[in-house]
Amino acid sequence: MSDTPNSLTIRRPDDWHLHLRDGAMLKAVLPFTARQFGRAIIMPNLKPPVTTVDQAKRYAAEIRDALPEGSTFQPLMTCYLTDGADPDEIARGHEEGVFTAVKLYPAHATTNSAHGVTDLDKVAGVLERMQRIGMPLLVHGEVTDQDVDIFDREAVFIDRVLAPLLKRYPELKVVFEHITTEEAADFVSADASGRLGATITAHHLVINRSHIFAGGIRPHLYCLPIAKRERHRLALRRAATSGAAPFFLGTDSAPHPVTAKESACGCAGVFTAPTAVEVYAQVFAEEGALDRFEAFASLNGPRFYGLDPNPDTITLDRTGQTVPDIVLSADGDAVLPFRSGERLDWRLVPES
Ligand SMILES: NC(=O)N[C@@H](CC(=O)O)C(=O)O
Ligand SMILES: [Zn+2]
Ligand SMILES: [Zn+2]
Repeated sequence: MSDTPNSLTIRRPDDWHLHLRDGAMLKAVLPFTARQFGRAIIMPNLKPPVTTVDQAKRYAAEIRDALPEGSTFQPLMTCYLTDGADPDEIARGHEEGVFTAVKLYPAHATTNSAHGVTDLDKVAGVLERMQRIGMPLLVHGEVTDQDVDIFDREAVFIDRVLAPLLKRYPELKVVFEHITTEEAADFVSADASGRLGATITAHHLVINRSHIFAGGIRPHLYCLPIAKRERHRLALRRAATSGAAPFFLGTDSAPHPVTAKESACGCAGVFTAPTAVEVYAQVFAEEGALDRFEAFASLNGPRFYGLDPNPDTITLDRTGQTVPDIVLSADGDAVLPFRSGERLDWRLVPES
């Protein structure tokens, strides 16, 4: 691709779906995100989950304390929705500017979701209130029925849960998180109302399900929703690189200790934070769509959330880089970055 530029400057991007964890892990992983992104939607699936305004304030303070000197990175906090959630507490958190959004995990759908919602009827009061005050609902979009094949859980979620939810709450703002299927991309594209958005991870633009089993089982590529067939990866690439308003960047970077990933029952999550923006840039370059990278990474998300884009910019160049090896936390946990040890075409130019 001879017309690919050697350098690209865009508004500073945001990460609209991020797991930072807490304690020593937070301290080890946060600098990677703060280097690239102006803001991030911080997922609340800690142990115990973030369900109250006070917990979110404490967690936000812990994140700010862990930031590198001089960083202006802003965490945008979310509330973990449970069956017993109190509409007043959630609305108060939103009014006070503590909660940007509410996160819906169907119970047992993914990592740390045991306290998630068992029946949407139980949270009807919360959803009505959120609809009224314009507070977004972020959904992990997979059904949990064990009789539904793991590769079908997202598509079935659209029919059984998401479409009825959008009908029942016609004004509710919803983000379909980390979409992995052509069905999800088509469903989001077909909604003309502007109140339905979707995040797309870097890794789902790069891997399909065969990569998880290339030459043996590769636990570091296991995440939920699990990567699907190649036709789905191609549909996600078309959606992301279209620059269309409902699609925006959300890494779902989800660090787990290597010991928890490389196990008889390895847990779900891919740690993409170290080179997320560079992996996305490479996808856009490969698709000849670098002119639409800024819309996906830096403009569509803020527009959906009713926020201004970041005022500053980042520059990437094509000197390339090798993805860092193991990242160690202060308490000795090792985390393996996505594509660790491999070459990437792009590099985020460090700030002077
Ligand atoms: N994506 C994942 O595979 N894991 C996430 C949870 C989630 O986003 O579903 C995690 O917290 O580890
Ligand atoms: Zn999820
Ligand atoms: Zn996630």
